[in-house]
Amino acid sequence: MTEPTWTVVVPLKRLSAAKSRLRGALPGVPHEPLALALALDTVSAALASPPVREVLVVTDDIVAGRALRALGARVTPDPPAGGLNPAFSRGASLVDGGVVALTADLPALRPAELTAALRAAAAGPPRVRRFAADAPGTGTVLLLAPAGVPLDPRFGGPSAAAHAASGALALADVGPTVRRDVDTRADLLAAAALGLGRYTAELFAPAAAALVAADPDTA
Ligand SMILES: Nc1nc2c(ncn2[C@@H]2O[C@H](COP(=O)(O)OP(=O)(O)OP(=O)(O)O)[C@@H](O)[C@H]2O)c(=O)[nH]1
Ligand SMILES: C=C(OP(=O)(O)O)C(=O)O
Repeated sequence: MTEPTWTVVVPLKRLSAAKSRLRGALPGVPHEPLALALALDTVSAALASPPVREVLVVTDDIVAGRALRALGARVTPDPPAGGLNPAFSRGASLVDGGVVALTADLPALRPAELTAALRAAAAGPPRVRRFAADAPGTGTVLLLAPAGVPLDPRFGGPSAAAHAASGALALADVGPTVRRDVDTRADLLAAAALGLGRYTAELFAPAAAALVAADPDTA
């Protein structure tokens, strides 16, 4: 039997507004390149996962769109009214086959861990949405809908509970690099401990020494 393949839909806010809780997290590093680096590492890892046939980024950001296209992603604009769940739904509406909604803030994501999660979903109950909670367990980093099943995204706030309440089943044993979303400086340090992708690492490495000097507890 051939393995199911997936289109990964990744929403990305305009870089000037994205990751506001992370603003100033790295001394001397401007915010927009950092927000873009998180997305570049997320998308690079997704593109390197064998069951992923395409990555579709939903963004209105011209600079990010250009950089993500250069990596090999397809890029489409936000729907006119904007918003996170509408962006996911818009992406999903452009896709034939199975859809994986993935947030753009997973800079430690390893292709092998994403692949394992996709294979676990494919081996589980058919025609059921599956989700992976973020590291704290309250949010969602990944929501998957097999071909023919509506994505029905409920991201935002305590979305793990919202996805479970909507009938999606939690994936068990999802790898730590899938679950490690980055909203704050503490999250970025936790992602660095797992191993950052090359785009975020390039910005993180020079700033790390200054960070540790400012707060030795982060070492
Ligand atoms: N295209 C698009 N993406 C969005 C929108 N809102 C959030 N996202 C993306 O959804 C993902 C998860 O959102 P959050 O983790 O809350 O990120 P964020 O909104 O950039 O971060 P904060 O400003 O700190 O809340 C990130 O990849 C965001 O860029 C939106 O209206 N449109
Ligand atoms: C939008 C979400 O992310 P965060 O909690 O990272 O803002 C979510 O988990 O549904």
